Amino acid sequence: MTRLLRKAELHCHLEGAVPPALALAQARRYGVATDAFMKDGAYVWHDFTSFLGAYDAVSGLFRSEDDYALLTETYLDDLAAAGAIYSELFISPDHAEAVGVGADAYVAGIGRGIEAVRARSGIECRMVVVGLRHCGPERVEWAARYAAAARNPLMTGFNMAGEERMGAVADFARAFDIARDAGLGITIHAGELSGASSVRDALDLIRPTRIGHGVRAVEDPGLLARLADEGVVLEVCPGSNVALGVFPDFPAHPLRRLQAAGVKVTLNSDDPPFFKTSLEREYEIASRIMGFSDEELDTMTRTAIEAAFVDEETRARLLARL
Ligand SMILES: Nc1ncnc2[nH]cnc12
Ligand SMILES: [Zn+2]
Repeated sequence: MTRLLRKAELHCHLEGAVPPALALAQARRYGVATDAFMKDGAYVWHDFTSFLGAYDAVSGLFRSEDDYALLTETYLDDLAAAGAIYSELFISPDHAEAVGVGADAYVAGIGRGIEAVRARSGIECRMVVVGLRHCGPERVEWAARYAAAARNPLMTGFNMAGEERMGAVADFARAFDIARDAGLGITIHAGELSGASSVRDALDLIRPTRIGHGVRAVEDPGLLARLADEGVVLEVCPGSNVALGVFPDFPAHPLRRLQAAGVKVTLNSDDPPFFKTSLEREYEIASRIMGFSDEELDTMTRTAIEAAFVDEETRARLLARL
């Protein structure tokens, strides 16, 4: 039973965390038809491309600063109730611009949500700005420049998500340089839809302290040794990997092999309602199906806090709560 364990999450996309009931309420408010991406109260998609389509459609239901404050509060209230003391939310200023909210109002709404939930539950949260790979290097650089210029104490990291099979990692190195030079923490999606070579490219060209997913590093023992040696932390999302068919089922998932190879691993929900999961369920799966003990789960939570994009005083405070 993992319910009582303290938890931390490094990898959750805010627009991927919209509960279907909230999406329906927003759709009703704005007079949007939901049949193309929802059925019987659940999101509908069949592969990564259609997942991204459904994700974009749901993002389009949030159109104001208040909408984003509501979404942030809804997710963080649930996460705190499940025992989480820390959360990093991946945010996409690109989505905000696409729906006409504007990145500043978007970030202001999310910031309000973070502060409201922290005041009532104590959960700490930071924003990690995400550039979308399928939008190309120029848009990703725009996102990096936006994050670098913001100087917002709640916005502490930079990431790239989206269609991993598009473009070469090298094309995005400049965006990450901009973010790193501004003092932001660096993580990148790799080794999810593409194989071990994408993880190698990320390490060589981006020099992240963390990798989103990274699970297909398991295809290359030399790479596993390198990840362990360099202490790079993997943001592992088993429910997402199984839902997207990266691995056929949980017993086949490599979380145990990664951990046994000495790689630092953490548990995350990615886009929870799209993958019928939650952070709590990820801990339960790791416990019941993968056989991790409570001590091993606590180690993953500690790893997440140690790798969090926070100042050292906040990190010490969070570690003291474990
Ligand atoms: N699992 C995932 N991989 C890449 N980009 C994403 N954006 C939202 N979820 C994602
Ligand atoms: Zn992700």
